[in-house]
Amino acid sequence: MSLEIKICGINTPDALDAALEAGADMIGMVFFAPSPRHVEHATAHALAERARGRARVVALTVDADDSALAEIVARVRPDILQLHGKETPARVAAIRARFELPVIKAIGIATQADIDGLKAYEGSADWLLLDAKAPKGAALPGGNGVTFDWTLLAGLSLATPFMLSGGLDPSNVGDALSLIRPAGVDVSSGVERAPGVKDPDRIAAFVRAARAADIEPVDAIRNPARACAASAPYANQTSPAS
Ligand SMILES: O=C(O)c1ccccc1NCC(=O)[C@H](O)[C@H](O)COP(=O)(O)O
Repeated sequence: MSLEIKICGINTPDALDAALEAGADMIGMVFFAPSPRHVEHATAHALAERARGRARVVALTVDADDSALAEIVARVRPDILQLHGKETPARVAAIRARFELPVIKAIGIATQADIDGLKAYEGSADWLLLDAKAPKGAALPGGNGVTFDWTLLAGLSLATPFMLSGGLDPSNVGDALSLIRPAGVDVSSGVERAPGVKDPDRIAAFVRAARAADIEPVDAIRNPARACAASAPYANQTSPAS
């Protein structure tokens, strides 16, 4: 299975077109009012329709309640929900069951204890998104453009596919992929020219760099789920749950 590339924080047709033309597999839209990338439902609907069939549409929320999620699902028809708050494994499972959509659960990683905590989400999320923890005082729980210590992922063995995120950009995604074998990579700040403003050239450069580095590395920290990804939930583009 080839690497999944997700461009997050898409909020304009130009940004969307840049991601699609670059060959992104997933585009993420942020439903979180304090974010400079926040999209209103009407905008998100139009962007999702433009993306439909070309990339999977991911709706990112932060500790959203069922009614907020229901409105997003009804109006935007995302392919995938990304949960970027403090959702517990039980809450992730409940959302997945209620909305009958695949779920990406984002987890902030800073210490081995965070790695140990990942197992609790296996079976409730379809994907884990391993992200940096937000810096102290940050206004946003994600999308801060900071990396974490990737060596913490050494020896990580999960049955659930994981994506790597946090501070990736065109210059470091190759290094990340030479060290780690995630099922996917996710970027937002690293392909922007200002917070909330995507840069088409950086999007293209990121996708190019990630695809170029997506080779079998000799000393890889393997993601076992990726090795058997043909039978994993996202084995094909059009039907993420199949
Ligand atoms: O992007 C936001 O504004 C945001 C707001 C609230 C929660 C999460 C948010 N973004 C998450 C992402 O864009 C990515 O999934 C990921 O964390 C990568 O972000 P970055 O470090 O900026 O590349």
